[in-house]
Amino acid sequence: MRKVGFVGWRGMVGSVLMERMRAENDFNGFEPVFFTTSQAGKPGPDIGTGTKPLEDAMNIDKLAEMDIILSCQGGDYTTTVYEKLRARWDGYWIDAASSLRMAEDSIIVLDPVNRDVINAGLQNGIKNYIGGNCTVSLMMLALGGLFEKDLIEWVSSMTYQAASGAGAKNMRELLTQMGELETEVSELLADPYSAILDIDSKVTAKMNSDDLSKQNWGVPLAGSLIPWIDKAVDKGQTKEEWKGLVETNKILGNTDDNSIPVDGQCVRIGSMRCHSQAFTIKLKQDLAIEEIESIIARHNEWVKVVPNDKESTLQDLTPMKTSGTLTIPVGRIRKMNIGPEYLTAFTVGDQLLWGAAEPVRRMLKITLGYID
Ligand SMILES: NC(=O)C1=CN([C@@H]2O[C@H](COP(=O)(O)OP(=O)(O)OC[C@H]3O[C@@H](n4cnc5c(N)ncnc54)[C@H](OP(=O)(O)O)[C@@H]3O)[C@@H](O)[C@H]2O)C=CC1
Ligand SMILES: N[C@@H](CC(=O)OP(=O)(O)O)C(=O)O
Repeated sequence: MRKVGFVGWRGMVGSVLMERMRAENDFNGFEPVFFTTSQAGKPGPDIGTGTKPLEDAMNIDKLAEMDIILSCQGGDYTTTVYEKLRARWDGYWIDAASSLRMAEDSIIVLDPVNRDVINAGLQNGIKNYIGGNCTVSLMMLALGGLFEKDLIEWVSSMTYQAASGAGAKNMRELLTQMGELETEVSELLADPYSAILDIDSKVTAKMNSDDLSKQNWGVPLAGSLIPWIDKAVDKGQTKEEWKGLVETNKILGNTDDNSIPVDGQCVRIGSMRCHSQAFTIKLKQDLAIEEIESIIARHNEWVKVVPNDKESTLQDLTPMKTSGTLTIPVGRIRKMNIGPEYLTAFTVGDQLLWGAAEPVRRMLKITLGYID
């Protein structure tokens, strides 16, 4: 029976992966081995067959016994162990971290969009399968039909990214900030006759003071936003924005000759775990909106077209509605006044599910031969 090593299974992304694997009854047909960087020897998770002691995730000999390793532990871990392990190991490395994404001998996995690229990789002996950036994966699932039919000349994505993308501590701090701001003005809020401008100035003063919790964000996110994600790269872009172009085209298997331009601004907002994106799309041809909606809706079983009216949008096109689900709603679809080939749309997606855990969960099943 093949051995599958799980690293990072108790982190935030790893816990979502475990939840999904339990829900889908995935722990069958292979021997799971659970690793840790900090809890070796302590009891591992019970996946229905009792617990076993956790293995040391820095033990290259033990890792090398695995046929497949699935890591949600993060980029630093991958950078530390991967080369040492690969020097003597020929197994499959499936990873949610970005470190190996752009390596020549890796495939970025998003099987509803690039199953052909994955299949070619498996046939050609590629052993590294890496989950994509959350924003990119969620965009590609939303617009998969338009990409598949080669209808996109270029796309600009302006993002509204959730706190979870920065990690569990940042999610907690967002909520702490919200509570601290409310506490600051709770008496004024309780008085229906208090002046809103007094409330506003107290909140603004609190945000600008040193006693708002901001060790993780560095600045207030509650009541504000942060138009910068990750570090700076060239030409004024952030790394998160840079990933849009390079990862989209790698997922599609495009070369420099047929690469699709993708760019935009990535912004952190105060939602919990759903990233949203507003697209401006230059289509290669002028298609009717009904046809565009139908192409989008038919591409995969998770995408859902939301009618472009207020009630449907408020009901179905929000982080609140999408959180904890695999649904990828796409709405606000309309032609822009700029011209008949210019389309706009808005999408939301859970960045811990399709944005992180689900592509690697499915890749594990593909590797094991359980998804045709
Ligand atoms: N967050 C995101 O949106 C996305 C993250 N990723 C990738 O996944 C990686 C992991 O992210 P994320 O899951 O957010 O990281 P976490 O910080 O939640 O977990 C990472 C590791 O921290 C250790 N850890 C230490 N203390 C705790 C604790 N109290 N509870 C749980 N785990 C703890 C665990 O390892 P151990 O058992 O070894 O101590 C765990 O596997 C990222 O670095 C990134 O590369 C990819 C896509 C999206
Ligand atoms: N950078 C993403 C989360 C993430 O982990 O991305 P990546 O997998 O590309 O490092 C965000 O902040 O929302």
